[in-house]
Amino acid sequence: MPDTPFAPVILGDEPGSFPHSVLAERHPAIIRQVQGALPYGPAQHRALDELLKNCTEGTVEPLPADAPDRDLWQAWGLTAYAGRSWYDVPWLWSESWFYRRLLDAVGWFGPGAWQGIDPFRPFKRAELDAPQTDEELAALDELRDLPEQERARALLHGSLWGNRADLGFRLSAEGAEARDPAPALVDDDSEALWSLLPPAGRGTLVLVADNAGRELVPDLLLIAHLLAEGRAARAVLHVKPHPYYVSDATTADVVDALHRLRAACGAAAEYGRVLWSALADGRLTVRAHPFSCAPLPYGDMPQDLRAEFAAATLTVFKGDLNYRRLVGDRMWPPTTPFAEVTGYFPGPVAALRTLKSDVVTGLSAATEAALVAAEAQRWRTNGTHALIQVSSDLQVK
Ligand SMILES: O=P(O)(O)OC[C@H]1O[C@](O)(CO)[C@@H](O)[C@@H]1O
Repeated sequence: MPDTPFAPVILGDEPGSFPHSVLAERHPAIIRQVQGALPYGPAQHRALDELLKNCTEGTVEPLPADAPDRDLWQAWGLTAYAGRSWYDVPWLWSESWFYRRLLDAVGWFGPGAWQGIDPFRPFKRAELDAPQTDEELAALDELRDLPEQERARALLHGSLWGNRADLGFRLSAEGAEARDPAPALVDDDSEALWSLLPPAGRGTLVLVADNAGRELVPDLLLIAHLLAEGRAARAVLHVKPHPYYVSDATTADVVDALHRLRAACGAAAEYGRVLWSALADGRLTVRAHPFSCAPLPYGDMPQDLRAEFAAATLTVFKGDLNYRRLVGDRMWPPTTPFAEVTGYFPGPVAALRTLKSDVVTGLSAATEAALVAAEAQRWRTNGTHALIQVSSDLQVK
């Protein structure tokens, strides 16, 4: 990437900045919410209280020798960052470390009765069971008679805007959802995306999922449509191997979402059947690669994952966190070309993301200027703008 400008890695060390507020305010709020959501015992409460103190005032501590993922974390930067303030290491790293430590505190890694109990499950379930989910599923019936292209477009936008508000936002920013959404796409490469997934295509779609619940459901609907209409012969859904960033989807969340679809009526149930049978015959597979929860950009991905992405017709990254990891969690000038920062990626790649952090690339100078004129820098983080970006040789702009 010879022409790519230098862009500093984002840290959380600047009071008043968005990353600082996540470390100093959002993480403590998440701990308190988790403490109230499950009937934890005294040891778990103590461990969570200690984590609250450590993550706001303390330093990164080494993992015990018997931690199951100690070697991974050492390789992912723990050796270098142990002993440093959470605010002075890359923000992406600090956030990941927070969720790793939170799982420890509630007994996720076991042994013991709480092993494998997702501390965020009550929030994810509440969202999946909410009446809004029923409304969204019922609305699918209205798509039935539309031409395929229009249905495909509607489902793509459902998946895109499903990322608008994740549970981490809602747990710590009451009222954020009430803000008027400005449903403006700041970049739209959807034509390029569709050219990679033509009708009667024989390709493999990889979708790297983000949140469970009301984001995962539309992601699954999009996959069902692409398989049923022959725009993809196979699909692979990457989820997280353990609970992460409050709402990120795990295999258990995929199972919950599929049950929700199967229990629905009308078109939603039909999509559910398509997915169920695609899983049964291997056209759809679910993957939970350890790197999906790594505190690193995808530029550092391991060889096996690189080979998997290289073999795909298109890899779609959903959501803000995946975007940060795809382009690198850096303060890029917003006009830095998306294709340039994803030049390392081994195949065609797309991002479907609502903007919820400072990182952004691929904007035109005019779009950036219009956003700044209307909102100063708030458009970067308030979750009311979205983008569809694609990098491939076939790109049509
Ligand atoms: O669910 P998403 O779209 O990945 O968004 C999660 C987002 O939450 C934050 O980490 C802040 O906690 C964002 O900056 C982050 O990228």
